[in-house]
Amino acid sequence: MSVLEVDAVSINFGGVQALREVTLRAGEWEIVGIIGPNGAGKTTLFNCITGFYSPTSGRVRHRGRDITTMPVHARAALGIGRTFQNVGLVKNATVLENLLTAQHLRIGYDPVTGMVGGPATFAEERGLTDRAHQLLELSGLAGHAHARVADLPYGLLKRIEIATVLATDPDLLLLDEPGSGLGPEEAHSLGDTLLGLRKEFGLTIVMIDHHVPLVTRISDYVYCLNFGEVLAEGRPDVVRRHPEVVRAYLGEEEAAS
Ligand SMILES: Nc1ncnc2c1ncn2[C@@H]1O[C@H](COP(=O)(O)OP(=O)(O)OP(=O)(O)O)[C@@H](O)[C@H]1O
Repeated sequence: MSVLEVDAVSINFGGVQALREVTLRAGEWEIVGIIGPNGAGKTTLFNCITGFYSPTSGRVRHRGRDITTMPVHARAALGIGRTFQNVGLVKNATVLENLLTAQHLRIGYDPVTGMVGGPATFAEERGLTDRAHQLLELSGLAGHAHARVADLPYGLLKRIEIATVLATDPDLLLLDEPGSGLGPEEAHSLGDTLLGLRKEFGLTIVMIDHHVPLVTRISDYVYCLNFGEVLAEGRPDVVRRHPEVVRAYLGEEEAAS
């Protein structure tokens, strides 16, 4: 069974058809890449999967369950975690505080119990802090726990955002341009981290990115969107060399490489 199934999803905004009959699958433990030019509908697709937008037609399913009309928070509770294109972190807090906040949102922390501070709460806090440190380690952020987010370079912010989403225990991780703004070496290292996280947590990852070497290296399967439609899909090397994809998106030099 697919972890994620997008079935013929379409959505219109006024006169703009942002998605037209888009069908996509992501299986257990798969990394699925989504590429496509600006305005192709990639972020809109994530918004339909996470519930920020309601498709005009088509269905979205998570592990076979129809979630097309389910509210955002209920989808998150099912295990659908998402990062945003513009990093969504509390900039004045430390990296660790950001992770702990994300964990508290997950466990529905009771503020009264928190204030009284009984032994169970201390034990729970200790457990959460240990887990936050483990997530930082696995996300390549060891040594940055107590740094203020605002003081860190952009390349690390994407990793912190991924770690905060992991703190909510997702089984499906949707990443919106994790490689944006990264140089080739940083993108390579992010790819290694994502492969490691998939293995550690048994995650399914769907990743939008313009960084084609990153997408083709770590994805099991790639979709290329163009003008709201699936232009091509398949294994990364096949999609990268697909003539329509090259024409619409990658440039002639990609075809020659
Ligand atoms: N809320 C909205 N209202 C009106 N139009 C929208 C809305 N959201 C998206 N669109 C339109 O839908 C189309 C697809 O946009 P989308 O942001 O999904 O593209 P994208 O592939 O993610 O682009 P980029 O790579 O630049 O992030 C664009 O024409 C955009 O203007």
